[in-house]
Amino acid sequence: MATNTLEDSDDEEYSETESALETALRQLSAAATQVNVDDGVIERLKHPTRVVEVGVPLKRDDGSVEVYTGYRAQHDDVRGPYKGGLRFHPEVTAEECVGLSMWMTWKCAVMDLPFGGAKGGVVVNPKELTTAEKERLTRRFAEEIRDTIGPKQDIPAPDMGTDAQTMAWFMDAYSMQEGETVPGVVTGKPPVIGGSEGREEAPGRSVAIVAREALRYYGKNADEATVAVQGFGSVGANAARLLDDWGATVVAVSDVNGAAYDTTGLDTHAVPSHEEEPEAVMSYDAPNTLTNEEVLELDVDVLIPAAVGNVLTADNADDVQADIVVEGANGPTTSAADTILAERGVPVIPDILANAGGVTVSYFEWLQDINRRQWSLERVNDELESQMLSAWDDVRSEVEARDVSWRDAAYVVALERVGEAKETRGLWP
Ligand SMILES: NC(=O)C1=CN([C@@H]2O[C@H](COP(=O)(O)OP(=O)(O)OC[C@H]3O[C@@H](n4cnc5c(N)ncnc54)[C@H](OP(=O)(O)O)[C@@H]3O)[C@@H](O)[C@H]2O)C=CC1
Ligand SMILES: O=C(O)CCC(=O)C(=O)O
Repeated sequence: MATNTLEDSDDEEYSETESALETALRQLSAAATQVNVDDGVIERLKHPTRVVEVGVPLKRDDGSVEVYTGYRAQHDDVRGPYKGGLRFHPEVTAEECVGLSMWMTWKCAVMDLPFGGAKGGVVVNPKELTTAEKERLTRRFAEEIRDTIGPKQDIPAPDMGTDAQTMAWFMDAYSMQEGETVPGVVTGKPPVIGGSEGREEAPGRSVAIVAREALRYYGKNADEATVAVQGFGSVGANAARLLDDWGATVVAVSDVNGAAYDTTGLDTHAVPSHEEEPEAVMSYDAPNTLTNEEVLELDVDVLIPAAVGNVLTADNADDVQADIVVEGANGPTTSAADTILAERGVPVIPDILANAGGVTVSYFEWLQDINRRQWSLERVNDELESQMLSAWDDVRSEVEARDVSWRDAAYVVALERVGEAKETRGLWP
């Protein structure tokens, strides 16, 4: 695996095939110049603690056997157990998991959660598996990474291609071998087995909250705003529907096949989300359709890329007409696009703040699990709202004090917290 160092990736020439790790390292490099954190700490943070690679055999329903590759990357745990999602996606790589695990470290620190950063996944297209095959694959993956995870060590959660049911199988497989029910080993489970109310909607809810605050900061109310959303899954659908509920005009939403588009506003609750029916956005009776590329170039107040990474690049950043970009997906903006958008004065509210509602409610779920308590949806949403507003204020203060981008400001908040924890605990011999 290529674990790039900062030196490998901070040259001026940006590659438009930039990996999540390269993007994460460039962002760390930019933020490191803004903070008073020991060089040794910064050097340590360029590298993950460990990356576990496993083979995951699966007996298909037809009796044949396939072996998939799975990963768990753990970046840093100075502030608490490793935390981050599991992807089932054909493009998962070790390098991508490392980059995504770094973002989890910063995300948890921006939110001031007592967690570090991890990410994992299996290189598989879940749409090609039956439900029974997905269950066997999940159980075997849980078994293969059993020694790496645990409720005080590393706590997985859903991400692209995985959901609450995946977490239920994972928790059951882990618990069976432990000889006791261990709900705190994963978050994002169904509430009936220790999941938190509101976890499924939480990353989209935080994207909507942050979009509302960003609009307000730049002088507009949510109910006056037009919005376009790429991706209509856990993040995109929940963000679009909440903004719609708050009076925004959501003109376009997309899935992998393209977008439903209506300049007068879509009824977002009537558009099937990925969870309700994958690849069904185009079944909504909209007056117009768009390609995924066209969605990114719509003249709207807020653009929310909430599907895959690297969709805003040097090739299309000049064509982005939105007034504000709020990152729902992890890493949707390449470094080159970030620079172009900054030069054009388009604020980009970063993933590590905007979609952090997911891991924040995961933290609430973990607290509920270890205390054997169940919070009401109202309590979850109230605490999420106040935690998001507090993080928003921390980041906004840095934007104003340092005259830096929203991304650099979020990194400053995160890096100072991680750096202080490392220096206080003592670095290493
Ligand atoms: N789930 C979570 O808790 C969190 C997720 N994230 C990040 O948000 C992003 C989306 O995750 P999540 O919502 O969970 O994923 P889901 O699997 O729930 O949904 C993904 C959505 O994106 C669509 N999509 C997939 N590929 C493309 C593509 N190439 N172009 C356009 N649309 C596409 C899917 O369409 P289709 O239905 O056709 O497959 C689906 O609508 C990821 O970057 C993830 O890491 C961030 C924070 C928390
Ligand atoms: O809820 C979690 O633990 C992590 C969610 C996640 O993977 C993410 O925020 O990218």
